[in-house]
Amino acid sequence: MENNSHTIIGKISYTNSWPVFHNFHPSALKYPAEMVSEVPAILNQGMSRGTIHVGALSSFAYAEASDKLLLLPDLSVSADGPVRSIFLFSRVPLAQIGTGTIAVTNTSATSVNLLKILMEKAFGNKPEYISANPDLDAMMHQADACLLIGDHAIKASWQDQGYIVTDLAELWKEWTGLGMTFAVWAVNRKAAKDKPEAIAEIAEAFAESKLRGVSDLDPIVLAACSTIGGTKSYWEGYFRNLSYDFGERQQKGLNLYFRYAYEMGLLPQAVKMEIWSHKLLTRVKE
Ligand SMILES: C=C(O[C@@H]1C=C(C(=O)O)C=C[C@H]1O)C(=O)O
Repeated sequence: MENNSHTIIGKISYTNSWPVFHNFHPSALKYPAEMVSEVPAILNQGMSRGTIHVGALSSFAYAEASDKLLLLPDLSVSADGPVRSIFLFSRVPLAQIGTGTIAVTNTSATSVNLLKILMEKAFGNKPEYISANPDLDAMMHQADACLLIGDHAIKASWQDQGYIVTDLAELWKEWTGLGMTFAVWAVNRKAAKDKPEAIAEIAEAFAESKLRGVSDLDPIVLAACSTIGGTKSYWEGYFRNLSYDFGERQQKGLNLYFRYAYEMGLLPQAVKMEIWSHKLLTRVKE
């Protein structure tokens, strides 16, 4: 029998995921559900502990907990080239950072590890990393460079800060020729087993919400302007540049990232992505 307890759904509080969430309303679901809106690091913890049952999280955190999670089909936050909201701010070019100190935002998992991969594999640099609250001035006070993501990165890039600004997804694309997936949607395996109908309803609602969101960005653009600032054309360009799909292209880029992360000891295990489906479990080919 279906377990009828509340399903807890995780929402990324950054604007980058709004096109998937804007038309997603937990109160309209037949099965009882509640949504929590948090920065990725908090959602990652909840998904790994099982206190959040389904929703968006850092792709790196999915990999860490892949024995407990299944991916929801065709949902992600990805970029095939510049992402425009994952920036390293530095006083000298990245290649020259050497053994300096980089302050990294404590809200991220994917981008922090992407930075480590790029620094070591692309530049042969081994800087010291310190985790910090996402505050450009405070971070630059204690480090040679800092990593910000999401709306913190966008707002800092609008400031007249005078640092060199490097887009990590652009660098990844230049270096590998592939796109990068920062967030995925996943479901707790036990929740998928205990309440298959509730999870199916949520998966379907996400798919529908994404379709509506990307085909009508206007309300999302207006909400971003009034919440974060910036112009309509800025946000239109920002959202259109991102991809919310998780097809073969995105999977190829993410598989390579997972391989490097495993090789560098950032991930404890090699990752085989498994995608939830209502009836059967499908394994993604590499
Ligand atoms: C595109 C972005 O991707 C985000 C980056 C994440 C990370 O680094 O762990 C997690 C979720 C994504 O929404 C962004 O924050 O700008």
